[in-house]
Amino acid sequence: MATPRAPLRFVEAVSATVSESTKSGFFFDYDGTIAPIMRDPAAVFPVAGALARLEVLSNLVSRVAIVSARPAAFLCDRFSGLPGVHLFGLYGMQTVVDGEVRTDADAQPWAPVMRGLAADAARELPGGVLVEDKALLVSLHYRAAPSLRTAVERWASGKAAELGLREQYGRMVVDLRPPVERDKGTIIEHETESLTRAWYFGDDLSDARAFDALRGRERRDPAFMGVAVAVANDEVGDELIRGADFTAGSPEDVPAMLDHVIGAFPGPPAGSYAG
Ligand SMILES: O=P(O)(O)OC[C@H]1O[C@H](O[C@H]2O[C@H](CO)[C@@H](O)[C@H](O)[C@H]2O)[C@H](O)[C@@H](O)[C@@H]1O
Repeated sequence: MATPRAPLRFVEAVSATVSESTKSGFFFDYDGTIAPIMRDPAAVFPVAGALARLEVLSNLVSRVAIVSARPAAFLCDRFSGLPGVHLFGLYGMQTVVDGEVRTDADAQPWAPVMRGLAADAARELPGGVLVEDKALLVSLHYRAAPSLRTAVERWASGKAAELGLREQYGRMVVDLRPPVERDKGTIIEHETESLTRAWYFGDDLSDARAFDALRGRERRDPAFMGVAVAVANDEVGDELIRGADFTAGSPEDVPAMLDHVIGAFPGPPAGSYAG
């Protein structure tokens, strides 16, 4: 078994990042990480100050990206003013290149199955469940009616088995998606190939795969430093926090944490930094 590396100190993580900024990257989950959790997914925007920090960071390091289960078109809308921020939607089944959404060729043939699934969900699940149809991914939300959790999970498992889909559990949601080899871990593995430092901020079960990808790379490459930041909440167990190097108390705390990183770079921050 590999020896776990010594715990990171925040100042060390920051200075190691500043000293290799051209080979450093910052990756962020969206909901619950840099955006608040709300009952209506369509009403969610990044927390105050998040966009300004991401813009500044994108001028300081090699890569800044959002890695989300949201559709890429939604992310394009929320991050429209930040061309330096890369967007990965639907767990990496979608990316944005030169402003255009590109969908994974492996996932595309599943569109009719997913369409049928969304229709079945709307018809068969109780009214308190919000069915979010994202074309290649169907999210079944029970935040408005937490007592429906078991019913939703049972229904989702049955459909996943029947149709050969993947299930991803999250904060009062079950996501069903095609069985293609994409998740937050595979995105991070790929996106960090040319980096020596990578930070990942996440709050939910699907983000554990990104943390694992950082750890896996550290084991293979001792020169690589992965920095896992968990955003705390009382809906996900503490496993994510136990696997993290650092914890932010809430999405609202993330901009202040980024200020410590940005402030360690020499010179005034570039970009429309609001302070
Ligand atoms: O990978 P993410 O960007 O974190 O997406 C995961 C899910 O996030 C959204 O749902 C979560 O946020 C909603 C809005 O605050 C909240 O109502 C819901 O309970 C949370 O699970 C999104 O709506 C889902 O489609 C994503 O799967």
